Amino acid sequence: MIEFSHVSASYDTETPILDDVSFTIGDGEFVAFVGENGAGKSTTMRLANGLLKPTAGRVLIDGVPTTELRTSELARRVGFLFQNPDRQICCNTVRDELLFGFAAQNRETEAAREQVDAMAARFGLDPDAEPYLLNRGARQLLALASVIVLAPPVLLLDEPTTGLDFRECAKVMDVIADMHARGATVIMVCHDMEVVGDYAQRVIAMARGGVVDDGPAFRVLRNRETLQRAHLVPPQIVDVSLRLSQCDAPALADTPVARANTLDDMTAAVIALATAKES
Ligand SMILES: Nc1ncnc2c1ncn2[C@@H]1O[C@H](COP(=O)(O)OP(=O)(O)OP(=O)(O)O)[C@@H](O)[C@H]1O
Repeated sequence: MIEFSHVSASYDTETPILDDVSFTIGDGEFVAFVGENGAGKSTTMRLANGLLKPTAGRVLIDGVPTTELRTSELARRVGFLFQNPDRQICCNTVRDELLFGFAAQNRETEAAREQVDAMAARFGLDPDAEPYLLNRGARQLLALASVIVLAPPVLLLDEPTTGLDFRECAKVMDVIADMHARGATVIMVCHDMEVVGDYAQRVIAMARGGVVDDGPAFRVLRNRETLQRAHLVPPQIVDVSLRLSQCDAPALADTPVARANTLDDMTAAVIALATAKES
């Protein structure tokens, strides 16, 4: 469990970046932080993994303040993917990069080596390749693989799909969804509302260093005031159904097409509408 209790933070003492932020994320949740650039999402991630300490309030991991947890203990509980993979990659081969976390935790066993090779294969990475010769998408995959291979109970992912093409994005999100299905808590910052709508169960919307909305994903993504305050464009199906819910045609405005959140919802609603009209 990760708990923010009245947390404020700044990088220098002059400029407050977060102001009085509170939320609790339970074990096994899949949460997306959304909001415009500079809203404070990455700062929230840095506080959640103890890289940054609050100037006021407390950040607790499983009930223990991050200020009281040793770095090794934080790393064991929380895996962190930086926004820029090049801040994370430091070894000369993909294999060594994937082994790095095991070595840091004194877990560099034969089983770990097998897990590393399996993870490289799963992400389509050559274990002998040099990380800095990989393209941006492959470096992002490597950085994510090096976090996931350690199977931490909490995954903190700062924009895991940035710089990836459609196929790579789908691969990465499938792996993250699989980790979640196996019990991991997933907390990600994401600017892609289609990805947020497809995967997150809960959305926390931020603006100007504070939380403006927090709740079930589509409750937040359909809230016009939230969308405006956090400068968000909802997933396309939500956008269409929100427009239909406001249109002048009562035959549409009050039907499931105007409440659809996903492509499946929308397809089923349109078919039901057409079938009802025919009969
Ligand atoms: N290392 C730093 N030193 C000083 N100010 C910083 C630092 N990192 C971020 N900031 C400032 O803190 C504010 C919040 O930044 P943060 O990166 O948390 O926002 P964000 O919501 O993650 O934005 P983005 O979506 O662009 O990553 C911004 O005004 C930013 O300029």
